[in-house]
Amino acid sequence: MSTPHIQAEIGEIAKTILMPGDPLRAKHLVETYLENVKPFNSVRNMLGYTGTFKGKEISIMGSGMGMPSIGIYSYELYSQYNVNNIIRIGSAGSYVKEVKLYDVVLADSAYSESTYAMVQSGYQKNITFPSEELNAAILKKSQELNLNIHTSCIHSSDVFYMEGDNNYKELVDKYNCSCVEMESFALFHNARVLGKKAACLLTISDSFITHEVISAEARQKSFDAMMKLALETSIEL
Ligand SMILES: O=P(O)(O)O[C@H]1O[C@H](CO)[C@@H](O)[C@H]1O
Ligand SMILES: O=c1cc[nH]c(=O)[nH]1
Repeated sequence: MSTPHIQAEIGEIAKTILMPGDPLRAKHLVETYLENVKPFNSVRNMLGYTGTFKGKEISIMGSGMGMPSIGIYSYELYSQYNVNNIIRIGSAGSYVKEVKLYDVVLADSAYSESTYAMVQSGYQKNITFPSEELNAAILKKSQELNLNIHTSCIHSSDVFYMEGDNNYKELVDKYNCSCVEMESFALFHNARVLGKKAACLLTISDSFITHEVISAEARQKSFDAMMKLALETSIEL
């Protein structure tokens, strides 16, 4: 069996899958952390692999950038491949001074101007939520690992390059958004409509406050803390 976007057979994808936006980050993470690796997707180069971490089967696959892309992959993974848990592991731009480069943020909600959820199933609100169970497991594991993470609402934006530098301030004031990325609103929505679980961990790659930016290479390779947290949580799900 296959879908228009994923060539895997049923059973080749684990119940828990970690999804960075970038398929090359998926490849790098698999090579760095997993054993017994088997590729399951290369359609459109959206690389996906299943392997083991400390003996437990985990999959890692790119989601692409933006809500239409993660909307397709997460829907197919949940509905066609019996995936139960998707943890997005992404990069984000910080909107507040307390959230600094390389800090890790756990989303407790995702605000968006996107019409994704309304078009998908008539959902009228502009905030979607991750699984409370997954978030509790991630927070517990962060404490065990002695890793300080921020927990907050995040902004899921459809637009990376925006005219006007200060639009983000309203989102900080109104919704307490600490940072911006481009996928979680849709991921959380799909999980809810399909009765599955989703969470989102982000590493800060740039700051709207200080205008610091990490390189594309660092973005691909240097998200160790977030990755360890995601993997150590995944083996307990
Ligand atoms: O690093 P990833 O996971 O791709 O996440 C962020 O980076 C991309 C934009 O550069 C968007 O996908 C955004 O959500
Ligand atoms: O979506 C994103 C991701 C990282 N940095 C941003 O400014 N936006």
